[in-house]
Amino acid sequence: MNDVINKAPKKTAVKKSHITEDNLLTNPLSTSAQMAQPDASSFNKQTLHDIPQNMPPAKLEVRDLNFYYDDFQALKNINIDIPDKKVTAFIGPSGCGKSTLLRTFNRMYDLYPGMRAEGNINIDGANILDKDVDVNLLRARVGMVFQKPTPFPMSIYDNVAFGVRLYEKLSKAELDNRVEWALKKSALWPEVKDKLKASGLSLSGGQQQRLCIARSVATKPEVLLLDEPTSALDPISTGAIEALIEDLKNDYTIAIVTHNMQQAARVSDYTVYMYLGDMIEMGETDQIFTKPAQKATEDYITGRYG
Ligand SMILES: Nc1ncnc2c1ncn2[C@@H]1O[C@H](COP(=O)(O)OP(=O)(O)OP(=O)(O)O)[C@@H](O)[C@H]1O
Repeated sequence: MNDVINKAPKKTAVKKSHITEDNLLTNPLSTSAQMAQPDASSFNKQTLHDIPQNMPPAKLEVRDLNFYYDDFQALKNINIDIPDKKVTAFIGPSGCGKSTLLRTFNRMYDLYPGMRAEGNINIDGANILDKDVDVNLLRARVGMVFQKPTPFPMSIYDNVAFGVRLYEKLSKAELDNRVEWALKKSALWPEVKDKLKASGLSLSGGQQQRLCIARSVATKPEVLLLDEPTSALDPISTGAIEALIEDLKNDYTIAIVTHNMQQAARVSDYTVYMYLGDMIEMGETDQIFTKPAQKATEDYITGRYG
């Protein structure tokens, strides 16, 4: 195991210093306190002007974003900034639009008829929703890792080389180097360096997920989208991925959807709370989990509904 994994899968290893067991509002065990979900219209939603002050520069700027599955509007006028080289977590009850929002960032929805996004998502100032954007190139710049590990049925090496071969013409030696680099970046190299020709499917679930992260980082994306990346994993693998996220944010802008609020508190710098397609509140993770501005956010993270 290398340093990244050894950095400790333990909860305390990556937890924010001023979120403690005492002041963290989250109490996922308090199901007895559950109550009916509130009507979204009663929330005092943040406006564009309420985007937290003193934010680092934005990598993605989401402006007046609406998203539709045929006639159903799943995202309603979303305005947020996703800070560069930070981790931003998206939380909220099932069906609130977290995954939908994440998938707009690399236009994953383009694969399906009947889905459409309106508004602007600017990456480095250019709107990725423009018709003439090369979507394949966009997906190389904005990599995505899904909930269930999805290695391709090919060798570990070929899994990592797959995207690189699509977008770049590298020599054999250069490609070897890139594969090694990506596997090291994903904290998987020590475990697989002697079996690069083995099938990606022969790895454990946690290793497969790190392989998928290696596949994403191999094309050197600028943004990494993680859609519930640990929900299918055991606690040790989850800890390894969380430590990895902490390490990766030095180089990448990371957006993560998670159902696990302790995980959001541990790994993210900023948290976005969503409800019924609306962005209710965004703030520094410490603030959202200890002193949210919205009652609705507090009710959610204390387990009163969800
Ligand atoms: N392919 C689809 N066709 C039609 N409606 C969809 C589709 N995918 C999602 N939706 C709807 O869009 C809304 C947002 O779904 P989304 O999956 O983004 O929510 P989520 O917050 O990620 O939920 P979960 O936490 O359960 O994954 C929901 O009402 C959902 O039913």
